Amino acid sequence: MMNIDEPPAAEPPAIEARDLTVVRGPRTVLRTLNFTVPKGQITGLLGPSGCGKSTLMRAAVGTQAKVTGTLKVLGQPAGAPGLRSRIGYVTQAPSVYDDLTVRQNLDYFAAVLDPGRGPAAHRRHEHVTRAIDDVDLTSHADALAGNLSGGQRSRVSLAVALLGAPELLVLDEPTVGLDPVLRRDLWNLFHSIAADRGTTILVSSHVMDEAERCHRLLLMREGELLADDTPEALRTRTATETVEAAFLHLVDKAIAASKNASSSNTSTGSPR
Ligand SMILES: Nc1ncnc2c1ncn2[C@@H]1O[C@H](COP(=O)(O)OP(=O)(O)OP(=O)(O)O)[C@@H](O)[C@H]1O
Repeated sequence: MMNIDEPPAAEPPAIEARDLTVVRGPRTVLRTLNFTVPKGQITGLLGPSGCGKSTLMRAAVGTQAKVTGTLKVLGQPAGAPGLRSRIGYVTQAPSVYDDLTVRQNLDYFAAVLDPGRGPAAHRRHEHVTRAIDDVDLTSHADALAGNLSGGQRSRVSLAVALLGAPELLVLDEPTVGLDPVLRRDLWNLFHSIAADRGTTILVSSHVMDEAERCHRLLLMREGELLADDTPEALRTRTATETVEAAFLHLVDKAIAASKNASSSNTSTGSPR
């Protein structure tokens, strides 16, 4: 179990959701969520596969349709054009060009973000070199992306997201499929990015032991929020030893509450 000192959260939140609801196809996949994501901290979005983590992230970065309620990101409505350069988003599918090297991939995206010759080219070179170093791929900078392992390709995507020095990083299951050493190294990187650059990180996972590495947690199940708290407060509140046990406790409580609600509806059912 890990205890992480929580930095002060006096500033307005990086993300603020009020009654956030999202409909996808015939289903309501997020139901009236209310939560905040504090600035400069790592907030973990955890819950089982299909509970709505990616949908919530897509809503935050402005790529999700049929979003209702209020969703403010860095003080603006989610999806506002002014937010584009302030958010880095890494999806589950690494978005890199296989026929380019790691450095060429980064050069390409850097040129889109910061076009021009002279000083811009110099700046780009520095940013690209730093981003490759951040994700520990310097020794593979000249390797074709198509020849990299899955974990290395994910790290190229992360490097792309780091290029513009975003204020908010949204990472959709960045450690899935990685070995324990790489997972630990990535989490150390997330912590140094948050601590040294003041970047806010919203990171999803369905691996509960990763919850212990976050400053705050949003625990989700079936499109609803079970908890919005620190790992320590969650463990204390549920009298459990781990976040996984706390999560299971909250799931059981939610199931019991919905059973009670449906049995009292049946017993007080409206007359026919
Ligand atoms: N294009 C779509 N049309 C209709 N429903 C969708 C679509 N994409 C996802 N869903 C549904 O929305 C719900 C939430 O999906 P989402 O991808 O947000 O979950 P998740 O928690 O990120 O899952 P995972 O951990 O497996 O990535 C799921 O029930 C899924 O079936």
